[in-house]
Amino acid sequence: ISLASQIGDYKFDNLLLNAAGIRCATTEELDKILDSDAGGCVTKSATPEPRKGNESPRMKATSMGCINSMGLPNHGLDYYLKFAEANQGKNGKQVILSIAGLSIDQNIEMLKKIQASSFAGLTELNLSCPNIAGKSQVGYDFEAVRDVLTSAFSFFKKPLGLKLPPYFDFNQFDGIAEVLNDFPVTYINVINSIGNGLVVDPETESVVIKPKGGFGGLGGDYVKPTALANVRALRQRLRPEISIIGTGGIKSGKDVFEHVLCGANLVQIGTAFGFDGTPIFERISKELTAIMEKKGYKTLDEFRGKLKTIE
Ligand SMILES: CC(C)(C)CCc1c(C(=O)O)[nH]c(=O)[nH]c1=O
Repeated sequence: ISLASQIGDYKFDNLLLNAAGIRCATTEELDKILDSDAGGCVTKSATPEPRKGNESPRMKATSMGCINSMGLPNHGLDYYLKFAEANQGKNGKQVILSIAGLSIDQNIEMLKKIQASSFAGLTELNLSCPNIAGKSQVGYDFEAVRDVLTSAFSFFKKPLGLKLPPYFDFNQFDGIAEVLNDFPVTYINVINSIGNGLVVDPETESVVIKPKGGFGGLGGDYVKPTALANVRALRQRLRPEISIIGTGGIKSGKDVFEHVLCGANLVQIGTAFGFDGTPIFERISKELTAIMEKKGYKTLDEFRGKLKTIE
């Protein structure tokens, strides 16, 4: 039984990856992921310069997942680019370099630096980045997405993936797919956290994180149905050359099986990886292998995208 998968020219001997943002901000954390059963690692989304991020408490775990407003704390692009150049492709592991500029210009600036570098792996552009003041995040402004991709692909010739926010309406699925199908995007990664949720502690009668009056992105059990819907809806709408990474609500082999049924080529684990650490990759690999064994599947291709509807 094989858990191998591929995105563009990049082979992964295991479809499991960490999700950007959790336990992946330092080279020590990234080395631990590469030393685990994961097929590769994803770096914390980088900004051009190092950032301290928001004040704590900025993340809170709950019985159903987590809420965060980290504010992009990271060591800056040069730090992760150096790590990625040194580790991409070592021991057959892929390093995905995640970037999240605080403006469209910062994203272009970082892509230019990556294009000029010796990094030969996958770059993941986080489109939950802020837009011009008063407009929604780029991922929810389809014309802004078109503008960013037009600029990016005018000079960026390396493989590019896009981390997208969750969509909730068929017109949004259609709208984002219409833009993406016009560009040589290597993959999309759906979903990022469900934005601006609110967790309340009835004991203290207070919110649980400090930034943004307690509003923050949700991950974990809260988001799995939305994540599966976005994987499925975009698989149904995007050109087959555009691969899909499924992210959201994964904490077992069963959850991975569901993401692959909806069409995922690879999956990323965030919240649950935050709870369990790198042993999760071995545990989930074993759970998924057991499910495939029971069902008589030898490879992921045999059931990828084969979700049935009720006729
Ligand atoms: C929300 C942004 C700060 C613009 C990007 C970084 C990010 C963060 C973060 O660093 O707060 N948290 C998430 O759940 N998803 C993200 O993409």
